[in-house]
Parts: sequence; structure tokens; C-alpha cells
Amino acid sequence: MSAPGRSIPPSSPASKSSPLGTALATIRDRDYLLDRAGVIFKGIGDVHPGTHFLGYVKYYPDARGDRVLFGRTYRQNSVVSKAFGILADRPECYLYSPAVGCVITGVPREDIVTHYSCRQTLAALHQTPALLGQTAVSEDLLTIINWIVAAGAADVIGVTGSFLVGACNARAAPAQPEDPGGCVMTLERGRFVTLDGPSGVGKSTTIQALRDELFNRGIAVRQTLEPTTRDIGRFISAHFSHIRSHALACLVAADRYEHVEHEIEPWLSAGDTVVTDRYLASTLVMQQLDGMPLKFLLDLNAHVLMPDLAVILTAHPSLIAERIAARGPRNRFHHDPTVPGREVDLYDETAQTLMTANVKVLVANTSDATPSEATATIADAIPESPVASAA
Ligand SMILES: Nc1ncnc2c1ncn2[C@@H]1O[C@H](COP(=O)(O)OP(=O)(O)OP(=O)(O)O)[C@@H](O)[C@H]1O
Ligand SMILES: Cc1cn([C@H]2C[C@H](O)[C@@H](COP(=O)(O)O)O2)c(=O)[nH]c1=O
Repeated sequence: MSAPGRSIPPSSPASKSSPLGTALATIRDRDYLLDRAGVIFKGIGDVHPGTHFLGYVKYYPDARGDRVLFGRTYRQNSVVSKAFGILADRPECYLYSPAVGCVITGVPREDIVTHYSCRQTLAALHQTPALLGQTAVSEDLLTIINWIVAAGAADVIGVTGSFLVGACNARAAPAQPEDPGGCVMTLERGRFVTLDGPSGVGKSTTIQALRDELFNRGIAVRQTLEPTTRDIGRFISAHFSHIRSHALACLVAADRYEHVEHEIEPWLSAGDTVVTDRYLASTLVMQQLDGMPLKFLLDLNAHVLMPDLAVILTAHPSLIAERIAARGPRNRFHHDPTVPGREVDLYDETAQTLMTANVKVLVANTSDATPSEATATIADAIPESPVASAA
């Protein structure tokens, strides 16, 4: 799968492409880093510890903000110390710096989904000036870039996002709706990938590895799950032990419709690839285990967004039972020793049901593949073009 065409192509053949610039290995002072929570950090310095990239919060999602990025409203933070308040519930973003002698902020490396490189953008614009079009702003920008390159300073000076967005907007405004070339920030819809399978088969483990694999391929990923962390999803998780049958089937469908409307669809529209831990297939299996007829479940979910790729993880039932026993039962299904075998059979049937509905399905067996092997197979199977649409 290639990276969605979100911005300027990378200029250096040696660097791995990412939606907004260079590979992480080349992070430099003042580059921007977008993390999983949607916070944008401004990198500080060119030397970073092994676990984090040092930086402070530059923009953060806030309804009171005055700029929109990938469908979200952002607020600018110009006071370094305020980053501590914005990150109040993110202890993983604080670290002690022996060099500075105090606690500073940074973004954990594994949380980064996008890297915007100011220097690489400068190089790309110098190489392909047409990317900026013909406006007074872009002409000024190109004059400056040419001057920087001629002075041999391209390795230390870059194009900041603010300058680029200014140039981009100046050109985008007069463009006609049918003229897609109005702005360098073109967005292609992301891909929607679902991961389902029996409890303990390895969904969480695989999804973590898949997120890293896609990130390394330069793809911006949103990781999510069902039941969701929204109101209905939290209600399901809190009452799963005693709500079942028709009521539970209706609740999980309601949670899914909210999930699609408020999270999955906006993220896909913003160009992100969305990977969810459990989706429709889990309903077709878990609610059948609860005695619900398949037709009732398909009717309830008739209008949910179908995935571009539905991954069904499977394994030998005895291995699944061993994994569940090793970590201890977490819900009412885990106490029934017949469940892993019935789940495996129902997921096989569900794979067929989804294929009949023209969904691309990948069945991956975690009994004989390591998480990284399973992950590479899944990443390779993600379609080049998005096909997901509401049924
Ligand atoms: N491909 C794999 N090969 C070997 N072991 C694996 C693999 N994937 C996961 N495991 C192991 O299986 C156990 C369960 O994994 P995990 O928690 O990811 O399952 P899960 O499907 O997300 O479970 P649940 O749905 O109940 O949350 C873990 O101990 C994990 O290390
Ligand atoms: C999406 C979905 C979930 N469930 C149930 C199945 C599981 O027992 C829990 C989720 O917990 P886990 O930690 O991911 O194993 O929710 C369901 O019954 N129907 C669904 O559609």
C-alpha cells in the first residue's frame, strides 16, 4: 500500500516517504510531529533520547481553536510551559533531561503518526516549484527558497508549516471546485481496516505491530476499538456481564453507528488509515454465541460502513484457551471452555458472509505466524484504493 497523497513528495531518494515528509531518523530542530492523540509537537534540538523526541506542544485539538487540520479544529500554544497543562493526563510525555536539569516534554517515539520536515519541504519546493502555483505569496516563498539554496543553507533552514499553509491558502481560495490542483495539501481518503477474531487470538498484539508497520511505510494511522470509549461503548463494557441477547445486539450496533459517524468517517476523510480492534465480524460471532439469529444481526448492521479490508485472526482453539487461561478470564465468555472452538467456527462462517457481501477478507492464523509475520501480510493486503462505503 502506498502513502496517501497528502502533501509534497519527498525530495531525497535516501529517505523513506511519509505523508508529510521525511523518515523519523532525520528529525531535526523545529520539525513538527503529530502524535496518536492528535497533538502537534514542535521538535526541539537535533539530539533526542532513545524513547522520545523532545519537543513542546505547538498545536492541540480544541473546539475554540482557529485553524483546521485534517477535519479537526486546532489551537496554537505559544507558551512552552503551558504544554505541561495540555499534557496533564499524559505522564508518558514528561521526561527528566540531565542536560537541562529539569523535567521537559517530548513525544514517545511509538506515539508518532506523522513527521513534517521543514527542510525536506524546502528541498521539495525547490525541486518542484509548480507545487506552489502562481500567487504573490508563493512567488515570495520561491524567491526565498532559491536564495537559501544558493547560499548553501538548505540543510539548516526550512519551510515552516505556517508559511506553507499561508501560501497554500492564498492559492486555494480562488480555485474552482472542479480544479483539484488548487492547493498542495491534497487529501486522499484513508483505508478502513478491521481486525476481529476470538478473545486471546492476538488482536491487540497484532494491531500494535500493524500500526508500527504502517507508520514505517509512511502511512498515518488511527487506532480504535469496539466497544468504543464513547458513552454507549463504555456502557456496554460496564454492563457486559449481565446485558445480553437482543439488547446487547442493539447496543453494539448503536455504538458502531456512533463510532462510524463521529470517529471513523472523519478520520478516513482526513486521509488517515483507520484500524479498529473488533467491528462487524465480532457482532456476527459474539451475538450468535448469545443466541441471536444471523439475519437479525445483519439487519441491525445493514447501514454500517463496510471495511476496505476485514482481517479475521484465527488460531487453534486449544492455543486460544491456553492464552486465555494464562492471563485469566476477563468476561463471561472466558469461563466457558467450549467458547474458543465455537468462536473459531463462527469466524470461519463470518469470513464467508463478509466475502459474499463483497468485502475483501484476509484470514490470518496466529498459531503458526509471529505477530510481525501476520502484520506484514496484513499491511500488504490493504487495498491501494479505498472502497469502504456505507451499505
Ligand atoms: N501471532 C502471535 N503469536 C504468538 N502469540 C501471540 C500472537 N499474537 C498474540 N499472541 C499472544 O496471545 C496473547 C493474547 O493476545 P492479545 O491480548 O493480543 O489477544 P486479543 O485477541 O486482543 O484478546 P482480547 O480480545 O481478549 O483482548 C498474548 O499473550 C500475546 O502475546
Ligand atoms: C465489538 C463487539 C464486542 N462484543 C464483546 C465481545 C468481547 O467480550 C467484548 C470486548 O472485549 P475484548 O476485550 O475485546 O475481548 O465485547 C460483542 O459482544 N459484540 C461486538 O460486536
